[in-house]
Amino acid sequence: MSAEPEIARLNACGVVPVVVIDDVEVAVPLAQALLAGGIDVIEITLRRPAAMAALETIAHKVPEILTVAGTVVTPGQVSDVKQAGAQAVVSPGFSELVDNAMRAANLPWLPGVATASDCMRAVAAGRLTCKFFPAEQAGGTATLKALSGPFPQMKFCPTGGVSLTNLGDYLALKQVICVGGSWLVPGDAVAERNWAKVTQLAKEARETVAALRG
Ligand SMILES: O=C(O)C(=O)C[C@H](O)[C@H](O)COP(=O)(O)O
Repeated sequence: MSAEPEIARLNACGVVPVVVIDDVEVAVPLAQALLAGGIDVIEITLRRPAAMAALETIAHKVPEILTVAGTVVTPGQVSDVKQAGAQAVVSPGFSELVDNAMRAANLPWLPGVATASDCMRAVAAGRLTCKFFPAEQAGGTATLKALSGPFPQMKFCPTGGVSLTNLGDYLALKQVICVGGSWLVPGDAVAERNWAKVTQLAKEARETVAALRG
């Protein structure tokens, strides 16, 4: 396991909600709904214009939750998310440019990998804990097990097509530290401000993780 405390928190939680925020107004109640369900980490994707403000708001107003910036694909975004208060960064892929920017920013980073070549580049850069993306589409647990043959030192956070129905298959693998997914925060629940639903999904996921880990 990585020595970074932020990665240890992702591992302890077991599930990382991947969140798309269109309206900064939902940021605080959404983060609080996750906390109420026992999830104390949140990955805010930079897919929408409101993402940076949402990240900043959660980092300042809900300090109990670990703020992770997602969809970071350019070096320029790294300094922006650091300034906004991100405590860790996730990317869908690996790039040397982003790797260098992450070193300069001194933030924990989970680059995305899906192939043996991706893993070689990540390992060469000393990035041993990676997002496995897109997990299901890239072959799921069978691919992950095959990658762990040549890369036994790597740990993964599978994301993409993961949900309550298959998270157990991933978490059963010793190389998996946590899984990520958008199923925890459905777009319609956010649109309806249905925070009870988000809390219920978070609770279900955490109970499943706890039962799997015994
Ligand atoms: O935005 C990013 O940074 C991504 O890399 C993609 C997300 O992690 C996946 O889209 C989540 O996958 P689902 O849980 O299947 O929705």
